[in-house]
Amino acid sequence: MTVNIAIENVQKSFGKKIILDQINLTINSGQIYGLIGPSGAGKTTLVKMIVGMDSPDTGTIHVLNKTVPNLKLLQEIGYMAQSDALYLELTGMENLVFFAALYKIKKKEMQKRISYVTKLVNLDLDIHKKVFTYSGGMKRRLSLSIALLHNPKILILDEPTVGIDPELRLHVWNELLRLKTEEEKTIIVTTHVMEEAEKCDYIAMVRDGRIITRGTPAELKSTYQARNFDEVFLKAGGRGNENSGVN
Ligand SMILES: Nc1ncnc2c1ncn2[C@@H]1O[C@H](COP(=O)(O)OP(=O)(O)OP(=O)(O)O)[C@@H](O)[C@H]1O
Repeated sequence: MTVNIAIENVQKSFGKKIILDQINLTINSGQIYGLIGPSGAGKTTLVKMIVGMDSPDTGTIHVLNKTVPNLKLLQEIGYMAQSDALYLELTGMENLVFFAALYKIKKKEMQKRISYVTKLVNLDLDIHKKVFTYSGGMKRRLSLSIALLHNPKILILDEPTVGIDPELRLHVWNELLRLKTEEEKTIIVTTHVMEEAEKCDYIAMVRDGRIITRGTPAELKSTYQARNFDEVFLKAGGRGNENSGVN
């Protein structure tokens, strides 16, 4: 296992408000890392910095031993943003072909990848429809398929299962687990669905721009004598407990 993402002393403010406060994280290859926390905690801000779409005020981020931002990393990272960045007037297929060209995927490989990702997210029957006719969940699924299209080493998924029905959510999670185990992908998932935390190898719980605790799901439950992650979060977030993670 190698370190794929190293975040050191990252600090970020918007105006006078501190959004991220002294964040330190190490994420290894072949790991699903969950960033869990309530709305406004700073999860999206942090993942945008890992992708290189925003920069910290202080601190550094390294991905695959390269300092972010670095154009070469674009090929290595698949990013699914919270708001879908799709061309609504194009069909799902046309969107995929557009992004495949952007990633310089060769034609033969492109057909294979498109077939794999559309089946994975169960969009194969609707792929020739224009995206403006898609439901919210279908757009999320198309965004997820685009993030996976170029077979990146690192997947960064910001709330990937919002608006996706339970059956497909399970299917997507099973595939993420397969990608990590069989292909040693490094996967970061943000969520405020506490039950999804269980599927992660490692979790950092974020509140008000700070990591209030971190550890494996089992470590966290046992440290806080909690039955579920809502309880872990509440106990870890109690006054005086900040940054007292199990690791
Ligand atoms: N460009 C910006 N300018 C000013 N404030 C911002 C900007 N982007 C984010 N914020 C603020 O930073 C805080 C953290 O936002 P962020 O989107 O990172 O949270 P989050 O944990 O991802 O929340 P959610 O789960 O709702 O997506 C919020 O208070 C938000 O209003």
